[in-house]
Amino acid sequence: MGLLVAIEGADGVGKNTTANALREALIAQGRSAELISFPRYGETVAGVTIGRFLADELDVPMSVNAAAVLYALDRLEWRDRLTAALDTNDVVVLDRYVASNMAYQGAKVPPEEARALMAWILELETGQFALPAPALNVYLDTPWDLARELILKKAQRSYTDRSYDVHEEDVALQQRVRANYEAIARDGLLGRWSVVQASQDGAMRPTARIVADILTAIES
Ligand SMILES: Nc1ncnc2c1ncn2[C@@H]1O[C@H](COP(=O)(O)OP(=O)(O)OP(=O)(O)O)[C@@H](O)[C@H]1O
Ligand SMILES: Cc1cn([C@H]2C[C@H](O)[C@@H](COP(=O)(O)O)O2)c(=O)[nH]c1=O
Repeated sequence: MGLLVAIEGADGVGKNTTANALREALIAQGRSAELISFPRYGETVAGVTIGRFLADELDVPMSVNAAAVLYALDRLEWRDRLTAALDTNDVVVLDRYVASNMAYQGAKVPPEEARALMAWILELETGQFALPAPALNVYLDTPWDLARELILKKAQRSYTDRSYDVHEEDVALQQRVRANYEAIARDGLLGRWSVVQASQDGAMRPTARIVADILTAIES
Protein backbone atom coordinates (compact mmCIF):
# COMPACT_ATOMS: atom_id res chain seq x y z
CA MET A 1 0.00 0.00 0.00
CA GLY A 2 1.51 3.32 -1.09
CA LEU A 3 1.85 6.54 0.86
CA LEU A 4 -0.75 9.24 0.16
CA VAL A 5 0.65 12.79 0.14
CA ALA A 6 -1.74 15.72 -0.47
CA ILE A 7 -0.44 19.11 -1.64
CA GLU A 8 -2.79 21.82 -0.42
CA GLY A 9 -3.12 25.60 -0.43
CA ALA A 10 -5.00 28.58 -1.79
CA ASP A 11 -5.30 29.29 -5.53
CA GLY A 12 -2.12 29.96 -7.49
CA VAL A 13 0.39 29.07 -4.77
CA GLY A 14 2.21 26.54 -6.97
CA LYS A 15 0.54 23.27 -5.96
CA ASN A 16 0.45 21.70 -9.43
CA THR A 17 4.03 22.72 -10.23
CA THR A 18 5.24 21.43 -6.86
CA ALA A 19 3.23 18.20 -7.07
CA ASN A 20 4.66 17.41 -10.52
CA ALA A 21 8.22 18.14 -9.35
CA LEU A 22 7.68 16.04 -6.21
CA ARG A 23 6.54 13.09 -8.32
CA GLU A 24 9.63 13.44 -10.53
CA ALA A 25 11.94 13.69 -7.50
CA LEU A 26 10.43 10.53 -5.98
CA ILE A 27 10.91 8.67 -9.28
CA ALA A 28 14.52 9.93 -9.45
CA GLN A 29 15.00 8.38 -5.98
CA GLY A 30 13.88 5.02 -7.39
CA ARG A 31 10.35 5.06 -5.99
CA SER A 32 7.20 4.59 -8.08
CA ALA A 33 4.93 7.62 -7.89
CA GLU A 34 1.72 8.87 -9.52
CA LEU A 35 0.09 12.31 -9.46
CA ILE A 36 -3.69 12.71 -9.25
CA SER A 37 -5.35 16.15 -9.35
CA PHE A 38 -8.78 17.13 -8.06
CA PRO A 39 -11.26 18.26 -9.32
CA ARG A 40 -11.42 15.87 -12.31
CA TYR A 41 -12.61 18.55 -14.76
CA GLY A 42 -14.45 16.96 -17.71
CA GLU A 43 -13.91 13.42 -16.38
CA THR A 44 -16.60 12.97 -13.73
CA VAL A 45 -20.23 14.09 -13.54
CA ALA A 46 -19.29 16.25 -10.56
CA GLY A 47 -16.12 17.54 -12.26
CA VAL A 48 -18.08 18.80 -15.29
CA THR A 49 -20.50 20.65 -13.01
CA ILE A 50 -17.69 22.10 -10.86
CA GLY A 51 -15.94 23.43 -13.99
CA ARG A 52 -19.14 25.17 -15.08
CA PHE A 53 -19.59 26.62 -11.58
CA LEU A 54 -16.01 27.98 -11.45
CA ALA A 55 -16.45 29.45 -14.96
CA ASP A 56 -19.68 31.15 -13.77
CA GLU A 57 -21.64 29.24 -16.41
CA LEU A 58 -24.19 27.49 -14.19
CA ASP A 59 -27.81 28.63 -14.65
CA VAL A 60 -28.64 27.97 -10.98
CA PRO A 61 -26.92 29.30 -7.84
CA MET A 62 -24.44 26.92 -6.19
CA SER A 63 -25.22 26.56 -2.47
CA VAL A 64 -22.39 25.81 -0.06
CA ASN A 65 -23.85 22.36 0.68
CA ALA A 66 -24.16 21.57 -3.03
CA ALA A 67 -20.53 22.59 -3.60
CA ALA A 68 -19.34 20.50 -0.63
CA VAL A 69 -21.17 17.39 -1.87
CA LEU A 70 -20.13 17.90 -5.52
CA TYR A 71 -16.41 18.20 -4.70
CA ALA A 72 -16.73 15.11 -2.46
CA LEU A 73 -18.67 13.26 -5.20
CA ASP A 74 -15.90 14.08 -7.69
CA ARG A 75 -13.48 12.17 -5.44
CA LEU A 76 -15.96 9.32 -4.85
CA GLU A 77 -16.30 8.91 -8.62
CA TRP A 78 -12.48 8.64 -8.80
CA ARG A 79 -12.02 6.51 -5.64
CA ASP A 80 -11.38 3.19 -7.42
CA ARG A 81 -8.60 4.79 -9.48
CA LEU A 82 -7.13 6.37 -6.38
CA THR A 83 -7.03 3.05 -4.50
CA ALA A 84 -5.64 1.30 -7.61
CA ALA A 85 -2.86 3.92 -7.75
CA LEU A 86 -2.14 3.34 -4.05
CA ASP A 87 -1.96 -0.42 -4.65
CA THR A 88 0.60 -0.07 -7.45
CA ASN A 89 2.81 2.85 -6.32
CA ASP A 90 5.11 3.67 -3.43
CA VAL A 91 3.69 7.20 -3.28
CA VAL A 92 0.55 8.85 -4.69
CA VAL A 93 0.82 12.65 -4.80
CA LEU A 94 -2.45 14.57 -4.77
CA ASP A 95 -2.88 18.10 -6.16
CA ARG A 96 -5.73 19.10 -3.79
CA TYR A 97 -7.86 16.69 -1.73
CA VAL A 98 -10.39 16.69 1.12
CA ALA A 99 -8.82 19.66 2.96
CA SER A 100 -9.53 21.86 -0.09
CA ASN A 101 -13.23 21.16 0.33
CA MET A 102 -13.06 21.93 4.06
CA ALA A 103 -11.04 25.16 3.62
CA TYR A 104 -13.05 26.59 0.68
CA GLN A 105 -16.61 25.68 1.69
CA GLY A 106 -15.76 26.66 5.30
CA ALA A 107 -14.80 30.08 3.92
CA LYS A 108 -18.30 30.60 2.48
CA VAL A 109 -20.27 30.43 5.74
CA PRO A 110 -20.26 32.78 8.78
CA PRO A 111 -17.09 32.16 10.89
CA GLU A 112 -19.08 30.65 13.77
CA GLU A 113 -20.45 27.95 11.38
CA ALA A 114 -17.14 27.10 9.69
CA ARG A 115 -15.87 24.47 12.15
CA ALA A 116 -19.10 22.46 12.08
CA LEU A 117 -19.21 22.54 8.28
CA MET A 118 -15.57 21.46 7.99
CA ALA A 119 -16.20 18.57 10.44
CA TRP A 120 -19.25 17.54 8.39
CA ILE A 121 -17.22 17.50 5.15
CA LEU A 122 -14.43 15.50 6.84
CA GLU A 123 -16.96 12.86 7.98
CA LEU A 124 -18.73 12.81 4.59
CA GLU A 125 -15.53 12.21 2.65
CA THR A 126 -13.49 9.96 4.95
CA GLY A 127 -16.50 8.30 6.68
CA GLN A 128 -19.48 7.95 4.33
CA PHE A 129 -17.45 8.01 1.11
CA ALA A 130 -14.57 5.99 2.64
CA LEU A 131 -11.86 8.02 0.93
CA PRO A 132 -8.40 7.22 2.32
CA ALA A 133 -6.82 9.81 4.63
CA PRO A 134 -3.43 11.15 3.55
CA ALA A 135 -0.32 10.04 5.44
CA LEU A 136 0.85 13.65 5.00
CA ASN A 137 -0.90 16.89 4.05
CA VAL A 138 1.39 19.70 2.88
CA TYR A 139 0.15 23.30 3.16
CA LEU A 140 1.96 25.54 0.68
CA ASP A 141 1.99 29.01 2.20
CA THR A 142 2.25 32.00 -0.17
CA PRO A 143 0.79 35.52 0.24
CA TRP A 144 -2.26 36.32 -1.87
CA ASP A 145 -0.69 39.22 -3.82
CA LEU A 146 2.04 36.91 -5.15
CA ALA A 147 -0.41 34.05 -5.82
CA ARG A 148 -2.65 36.50 -7.72
CA GLU A 149 0.24 37.31 -10.09
CA LEU A 150 1.03 33.61 -10.54
CA ILE A 151 -2.58 32.77 -11.51
CA LEU A 152 -2.22 35.11 -14.50
CA LYS A 153 0.84 33.10 -15.61
CA LYS A 154 -1.01 29.79 -15.56
CA ALA A 155 -1.40 27.78 -18.75
CA GLN A 156 -4.81 27.73 -20.47
CA ARG A 157 -7.34 26.02 -18.25
CA SER A 158 -9.74 23.33 -19.47
CA TYR A 159 -12.84 24.80 -17.81
CA THR A 160 -12.61 28.58 -18.46
CA ASP A 161 -10.96 31.34 -20.50
CA ARG A 162 -11.36 33.79 -17.61
CA SER A 163 -8.21 35.20 -15.99
CA TYR A 164 -9.70 34.54 -12.55
CA ASP A 165 -12.42 31.97 -11.85
CA VAL A 166 -15.21 32.63 -9.34
CA HIS A 167 -13.07 31.53 -6.37
CA GLU A 168 -9.93 33.36 -7.53
CA GLU A 169 -11.66 36.70 -8.13
CA ASP A 170 -12.90 36.81 -4.51
CA VAL A 171 -9.95 38.19 -2.53
CA ALA A 172 -11.82 38.07 0.81
CA LEU A 173 -12.65 34.40 0.21
CA GLN A 174 -8.97 33.67 -0.48
CA GLN A 175 -8.01 35.24 2.87
CA ARG A 176 -10.58 33.15 4.75
CA VAL A 177 -9.40 30.03 2.88
CA ARG A 178 -5.85 30.71 4.16
CA ALA A 179 -7.12 31.13 7.73
CA ASN A 180 -9.08 27.86 7.46
CA TYR A 181 -6.04 25.95 6.16
CA GLU A 182 -3.96 27.31 9.05
CA ALA A 183 -6.61 26.14 11.54
CA ILE A 184 -6.97 22.71 9.88
CA ALA A 185 -3.19 22.20 9.93
CA ARG A 186 -2.83 23.48 13.50
CA ASP A 187 -5.57 21.10 14.72
CA GLY A 188 -4.21 18.16 12.69
CA LEU A 189 -7.55 17.49 11.00
CA LEU A 190 -7.25 14.79 8.31
CA GLY A 191 -3.92 13.55 9.72
CA ARG A 192 -0.39 14.89 9.79
CA TRP A 193 0.41 18.34 8.34
CA SER A 194 3.57 20.06 7.23
CA VAL A 195 3.48 23.81 6.52
CA VAL A 196 5.98 24.66 3.76
CA GLN A 197 6.87 28.24 2.80
CA ALA A 198 6.56 28.43 -1.00
CA SER A 199 7.81 32.02 -1.10
CA GLN A 200 10.41 34.18 0.58
CA ASP A 201 10.84 37.97 0.57
CA GLY A 202 7.96 38.44 -1.88
CA ALA A 203 9.17 35.93 -4.50
CA MET A 204 8.62 32.22 -5.06
CA ARG A 205 11.34 29.92 -3.73
CA PRO A 206 12.86 27.58 -6.33
CA THR A 207 10.59 24.57 -6.82
CA ALA A 208 13.50 22.21 -6.02
CA ARG A 209 13.84 23.79 -2.54
CA ILE A 210 10.13 23.47 -1.87
CA VAL A 211 10.26 19.82 -2.97
CA ALA A 212 13.30 19.19 -0.74
CA ASP A 213 11.30 20.44 2.27
CA ILE A 214 8.43 18.11 1.37
CA LEU A 215 10.77 15.12 0.95
CA THR A 216 12.16 15.83 4.42
CA ALA A 217 8.62 15.88 5.81
CA ILE A 218 7.84 12.58 4.03
CA GLU A 219 10.97 10.93 5.49
CA SER A 220 10.13 12.07 9.01
N1 LIG B 1 8.35 27.80 -7.26
C1 LIG B 1 7.91 28.51 -8.32
N2 LIG B 1 8.69 29.48 -8.85
C2 LIG B 1 8.26 30.22 -9.90
N3 LIG B 1 7.06 30.06 -10.51
C3 LIG B 1 6.23 29.10 -10.02
C4 LIG B 1 6.61 28.28 -8.90
N4 LIG B 1 5.59 27.45 -8.64
C5 LIG B 1 4.63 27.72 -9.55
N5 LIG B 1 5.00 28.71 -10.38
C6 LIG B 1 4.21 29.28 -11.49
O1 LIG B 1 3.02 29.85 -10.94
C7 LIG B 1 1.90 29.60 -11.78
C8 LIG B 1 0.84 28.89 -10.95
O2 LIG B 1 1.39 27.65 -10.53
P1 LIG B 1 0.49 26.35 -10.34
O3 LIG B 1 -0.41 26.13 -11.52
O4 LIG B 1 1.41 25.24 -9.96
O5 LIG B 1 -0.38 26.80 -9.07
P2 LIG B 1 -1.61 26.08 -8.37
O6 LIG B 1 -1.47 26.32 -6.92
O7 LIG B 1 -1.71 24.66 -8.80
O8 LIG B 1 -2.84 26.91 -8.94
P3 LIG B 1 -4.43 26.63 -8.83
O9 LIG B 1 -4.77 26.36 -7.43
O10 LIG B 1 -5.05 27.92 -9.28
O11 LIG B 1 -4.74 25.49 -9.76
C9 LIG B 1 2.42 28.78 -12.96
O12 LIG B 1 2.64 29.65 -14.06
C10 LIG B 1 3.73 28.20 -12.48
O13 LIG B 1 4.67 28.02 -13.52
C1 LIG C 1 -10.55 19.88 -4.86
C2 LIG C 1 -11.34 21.05 -4.39
C3 LIG C 1 -11.15 22.29 -4.93
N1 LIG C 1 -11.87 23.35 -4.49
C4 LIG C 1 -11.67 24.66 -5.12
C5 LIG C 1 -10.29 25.19 -5.08
C6 LIG C 1 -10.13 25.98 -6.35
O1 LIG C 1 -10.62 27.32 -6.14
C7 LIG C 1 -11.07 25.27 -7.31
C8 LIG C 1 -10.43 24.31 -8.24
O2 LIG C 1 -9.13 23.96 -7.95
P1 LIG C 1 -7.87 24.23 -8.99
O3 LIG C 1 -6.72 23.73 -8.23
O4 LIG C 1 -7.82 25.73 -9.26
O5 LIG C 1 -8.15 23.46 -10.25
O6 LIG C 1 -12.00 24.56 -6.49
C9 LIG C 1 -12.82 23.19 -3.50
O7 LIG C 1 -13.50 24.17 -3.12
N2 LIG C 1 -13.02 21.96 -2.96
C10 LIG C 1 -12.31 20.88 -3.36
O8 LIG C 1 -12.51 19.74 -2.84
